[in-house]
Amino acid sequence: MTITAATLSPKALRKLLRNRRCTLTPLQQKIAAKHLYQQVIHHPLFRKAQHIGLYIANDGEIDPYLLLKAAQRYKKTIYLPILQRWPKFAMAFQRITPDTRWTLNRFNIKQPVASFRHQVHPVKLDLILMPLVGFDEYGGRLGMGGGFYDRYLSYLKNRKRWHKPYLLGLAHECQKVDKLQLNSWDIPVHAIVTDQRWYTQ
Ligand SMILES: Nc1nc2c(c(=O)[nH]1)N(C=O)[C@@H](CNc1ccc(C(=O)N[C@@H](CCC(=O)O)C(=O)O)cc1)CN2
Ligand SMILES: Nc1ncnc2c1ncn2[C@@H]1O[C@H](COP(=O)(O)OP(=O)(O)OP(=O)(O)O)[C@@H](O)[C@H]1O
Repeated sequence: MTITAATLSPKALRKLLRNRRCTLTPLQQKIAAKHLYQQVIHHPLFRKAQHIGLYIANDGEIDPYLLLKAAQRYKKTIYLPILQRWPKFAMAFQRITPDTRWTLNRFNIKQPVASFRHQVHPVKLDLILMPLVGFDEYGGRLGMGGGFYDRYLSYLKNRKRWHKPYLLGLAHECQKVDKLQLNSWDIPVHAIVTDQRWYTQ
């Protein structure tokens, strides 16, 4: 059932949507990840992208692991988000290599051990596959509430036309709401793909 977002506070909405994705069974998650893969793998957006930002699934997020593996097979360069102790609210994307060592961030999400020389400005990326807590069909997105992606991508606010990176939100279909109320700092995505379909404007 599609949620009417305006009837809930942002906090309640986030809780409800996180709960929806967390209660999916392992089998439902596995099928969703496979359907997501099938929707994206042959798409020109993915095929043409050489530098791709991804994430390690957490908290019931739709899992892009199959896409990560495929991107490695196609010799694309993969970047993952990392949080550092300081500045506390900054996120960076760091290139992963066969030598990457791993650690956990403060939310217990696996991330590469920080290596400044492997970190890039977002404009270096062709495509970012972004985890969503909620979305609407107009590109509105709700994240975990840390504002990490919004800050990392805030430079896009000052652009008349977006070139890079292409922002593709990934979500389970059950995370769709009718319309999200956007804040001044929110960076919408260009498109969303779920286990069932694409939403492009
Ligand atoms: N897979 C994945 N990686 C990611 C993100 C993401 O959304 N998904 N992020 C995108 O931002 C960053 C992590 N952001 C996060 C923000 C809040 C919470 C979280 O669980 N908050 C708790 C409060 C915990 C606390 O304060 O100690 C909560 O809301 O219950 C987790 C991750 C970087 N890496
Ligand atoms: N560009 C920015 N500069 C400073 N603060 C920001 C910026 N973007 C967002 N914030 C702050 O981050 C906080 C969380 O924002 P919001 O609830 O929109 O997060 P979110 O979009 O759900 O999370 P995320 O961007 O990590 O996916 C807000 O309090 C906001 O003030």
